[in-house]
Amino acid sequence: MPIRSFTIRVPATSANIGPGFDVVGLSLSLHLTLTVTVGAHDSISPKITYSGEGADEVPLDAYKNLTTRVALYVLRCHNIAKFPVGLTIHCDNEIPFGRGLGSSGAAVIAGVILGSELGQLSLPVERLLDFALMVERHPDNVTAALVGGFVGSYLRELDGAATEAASVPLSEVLPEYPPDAGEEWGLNPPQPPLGIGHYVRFGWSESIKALAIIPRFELSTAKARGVLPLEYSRKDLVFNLQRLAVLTTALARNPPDPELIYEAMKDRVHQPYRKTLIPGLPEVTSNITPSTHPGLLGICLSGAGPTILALATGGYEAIANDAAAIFKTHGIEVDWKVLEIAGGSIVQRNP
Ligand SMILES: Nc1ncnc2c1ncn2[C@@H]1O[C@H](COP(=O)(O)OP(=O)(O)OP(=O)(O)O)[C@@H](O)[C@H]1O
Ligand SMILES: N[C@@H](CCO)C(=O)O
Repeated sequence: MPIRSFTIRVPATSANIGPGFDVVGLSLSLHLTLTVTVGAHDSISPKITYSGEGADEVPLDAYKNLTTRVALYVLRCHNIAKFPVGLTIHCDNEIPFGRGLGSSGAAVIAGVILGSELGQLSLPVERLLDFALMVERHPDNVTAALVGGFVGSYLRELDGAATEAASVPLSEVLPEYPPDAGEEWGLNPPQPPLGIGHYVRFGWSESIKALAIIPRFELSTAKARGVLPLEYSRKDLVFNLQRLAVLTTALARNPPDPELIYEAMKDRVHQPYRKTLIPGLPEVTSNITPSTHPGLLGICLSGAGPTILALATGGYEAIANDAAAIFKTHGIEVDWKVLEIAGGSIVQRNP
């Protein structure tokens, strides 16, 4: 079999951007890069190596690693029961785990693209998104990681049969056990319904950069979703809807208006509940304002946290240092990075 090789590059993402809980996402210039070779050895066991963020904790067993499990799910849905012979994958990761920068969304998108490439399936973007949404069930991170930019998305209301197909437990989509020696998983995994997710890309003012202030502790998305209520008051929902409607256009305007954006990035749906898990969050978002910090446009929790996302046109160091000082009073150390808005996921097939 001839050797073939390709590279998959997927960006980090920040979800919510204040009021857009589970709705909006922004792709950022930190990447998960997979360098893949097929046919380089004659073993049926994929060889995975890993460098960068998460290298000390990520499983290197292809039946346990999130990216390769997702790829196998895509393959099994296309009547391909196993990885190709002689598969090697090197993952180089710049996206810190469990910080609200979309590491799991990037791993899932890398997995669906990997499955499509390994099976030579040529899946269109819409179908890649369907597969990703069977695994990560809120569309904000995965959509922005796949298509890039500042993106809004919704999940289509499905009919009864499709709802059932899309609601199967994650453990059936991605079995958590390796097949026994000499066995393979069956070829009857739950197929994603067609057209689960839909999205639109908003405009973005090129003058705006994203400052990520990253506390040195992990907070799993599952835990940060566990503190949210099941129901909200009409007042709080209207508060968020009003701001989100303004925000999606305000971030495309030149020059961006700090007063408008700062207010439009406030939230009453997730941040007030997550402050118990992120000491210092309310002080950071209320003490650092466009009038105290020229250049700042708005400030919020990035995804499920604990990272703080500040959108700004300058003054990055002062914003970061003052946020760091607030976190320090709570005993939390942070790192910070100024990031660009990134393009979407790309595959480069090597000659
Ligand atoms: N490159 C990767 N390869 C394999 N598994 C990964 C990779 N990146 C993340 N993961 C898995 O995802 C987990 C983190 O997911 P989680 O949803 O809790 O946080 P996050 O995606 O970083 O944050 P958020 O969803 O708020 O942006 C890691 O602990 C790890 O199990
Ligand atoms: N919208 C999601 C993003 C986390 O990945 C949340 O805030 O829980």
